Order: sequence, then structure tokens, then C-alpha cells
Amino acid sequence: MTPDESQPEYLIDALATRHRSATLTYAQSRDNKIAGPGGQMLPLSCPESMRMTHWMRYMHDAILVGVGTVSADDPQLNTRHLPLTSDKQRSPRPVVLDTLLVTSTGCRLLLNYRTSAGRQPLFYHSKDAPDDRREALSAAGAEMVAMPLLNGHISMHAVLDDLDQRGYHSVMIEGGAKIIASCLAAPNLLDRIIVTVSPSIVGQGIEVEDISCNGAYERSRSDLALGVDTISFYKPI
Ligand SMILES: NC(=O)C1=CN([C@@H]2O[C@H](COP(=O)(O)OP(=O)(O)OC[C@H]3O[C@@H](n4cnc5c(N)ncnc54)[C@H](O)[C@@H]3O)[C@@H](O)[C@H]2O)C=CC1
Ligand SMILES: Nc1nc(O)c(N)c(N[C@@H]2O[C@H](COP(=O)(O)O)[C@@H](O)[C@H]2O)n1
Repeated sequence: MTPDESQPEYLIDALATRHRSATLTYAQSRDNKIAGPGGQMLPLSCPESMRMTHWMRYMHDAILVGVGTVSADDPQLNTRHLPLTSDKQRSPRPVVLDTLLVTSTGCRLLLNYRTSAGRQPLFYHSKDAPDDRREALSAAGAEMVAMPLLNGHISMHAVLDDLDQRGYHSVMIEGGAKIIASCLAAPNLLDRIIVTVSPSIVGQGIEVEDISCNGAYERSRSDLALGVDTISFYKPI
């Protein structure tokens, strides 16, 4: 089953992939916040840009978040805002970076998989993660992949390489703040960055870097107005 509307042309162009392609994308306020105080999830995207985000999910093989995002938001990472996508395979494979395997076995990603409402989540973790956590998450439905750590973190390049070898060539990276910072710090990792900028001012909250001030990326096309939001597209220089 496919959505009853065609994929937006600007996304087909913006997501044109080569081998092993990574898109970093998230929603932020005008003052660069992606969440409220204490990591509280914020409804930043307007309905039109949220729909675009779900189109992006639909157009990638896998979707990656950090464990901080799973703990704070309990996300589903599916394409439910698109019409007629009851075929769960139309959603990208969920991927979680969880160094010490602290994810709750009751999280929605695992619950959806156990109830046949979502794809099996893939968890990347440290080889030193506790055995009992690995066993618990595995029993709850997660597929587990142990990785060596680089400066205390799982290497983003190693994860994308591993996903590529598993057949997940295009990966949409949604956050959160630490994952975004790691991606921006890793040379030659990202093929593109697509940021939804809401007109809201959040004040206190979790902040991300202003990409337009990052010397490694430049605008790849002019901004797009979607509802009340602005979508900004960047590519590596
Ligand atoms: N507005 C938006 O579009 C989005 C907002 N968020 C927000 O972000 C917040 C969560 O962000 P964070 O707490 O920073 O957690 P996070 O989601 O960035 O996860 C960070 C954790 O991932 C693990 N990790 C493994 N390898 C890593 C690597 N190479 N680099 C970084 N982390 C690695 C570590 O355990 C680390 O503590 C939540 O409040 C959530 O609401 C998350 C996604 C999108
Ligand atoms: N595009 C976008 N706009 C917002 O306003 C958001 N708060 C987010 N958050 C991201 O989406 C995840 C939730 O996904 P589900 O709705 O549960 O499928 C959340 O964890 C963030 O990654 N994104």
C-alpha cells in the first residue's frame, strides 16, 4: 500500500542518495531549542512540517535516535501522519544508540514491535553494557549489536557502516541534542541537514548549534515555508 499523494518534489531532490547516505533532521524553535527545560518534548512542528518529517521518514531505510530521546519522548518513529501507510514496512527501521542499555523494556518502540504495529528496533550498545540489560532488551524484542567505544561514545561512522552492510543505506538521524552534536563533530558523516524552524521562542530548554554558523555546511537551496514553519536545507561545503 502506498500513500495516496505523491512524494514532495523538493524532498526527492533533497534526499537523492548515493551509497551510505545520512540525513540529520530535527525541529527547533527560533532560539535554537529542540526541547523544553529538563528535556520536556515540545510540539515545535506545525501540521504541515510534521507531515514533511513523516515523508522524510518514509523515504529513508532507517531512523536513528539516542537513548536520551527514547527516555524523554518514548517515540514511535513511524509514518502514521501519512495517509494509507498501514503497511508497517513503509516506516523506516528504528535504530537506538544506547551505550549502557538503559532503555525501558516497556518503551513504545519495543511495544509496537511486540504487537506487530512496528518494525524491530535495532540497539547499538557498548560491549561493556550489563549482560542482564542485554538479555532483558533482547527478550523484549530488540535486536542487539555490540560496538567498541570511541572517546566514550559509539562511533557514528561505525554505526552507519554497519547499517549499510545490513542493507539500510539511507539513515535519517532525528536527535537528540548529544547525537546532533556528535554528528556535527564527525567529519564527512552527513550528506545533508534539514531543519524545521518553528516561529516560537522557547527560552529555557535544550539548545542545539545554529547550523548557519557552522563553517562546514552551507545552504543547499532556499528556505521553504511550510505552514507557519520554515524549512532550511544544508549540505557539506
Ligand atoms: N525537536 C526535535 O526534533 C528533537 C528533540 N529531541 C529532544 O532531545 C532530547 C534528548 O537529547 P539528549 O538528552 O542529548 O539525548 P540523545 O537522544 O542525543 O541520546 C544521547 C545518548 O546516546 C548515547 N550515545 C551513544 N553513542 C553516541 C554518540 N556517538 N553521540 C552521542 N550520544 C551517543 C549515549 O548514551 C548518550 O547519552 C529530548 O529532550 C528530546 O525531546 C530529540 C530528537 C528530535
Ligand atoms: N519534527 C519534529 N517536530 C517536533 O515538534 C518534535 N517534537 C519532533 N520530535 C521528534 O519526533 C519524535 C517523536 O516521534 P513520534 O511522533 O513518536 O513518531 C521525538 O522523539 C523526536 O525525535 N520532531
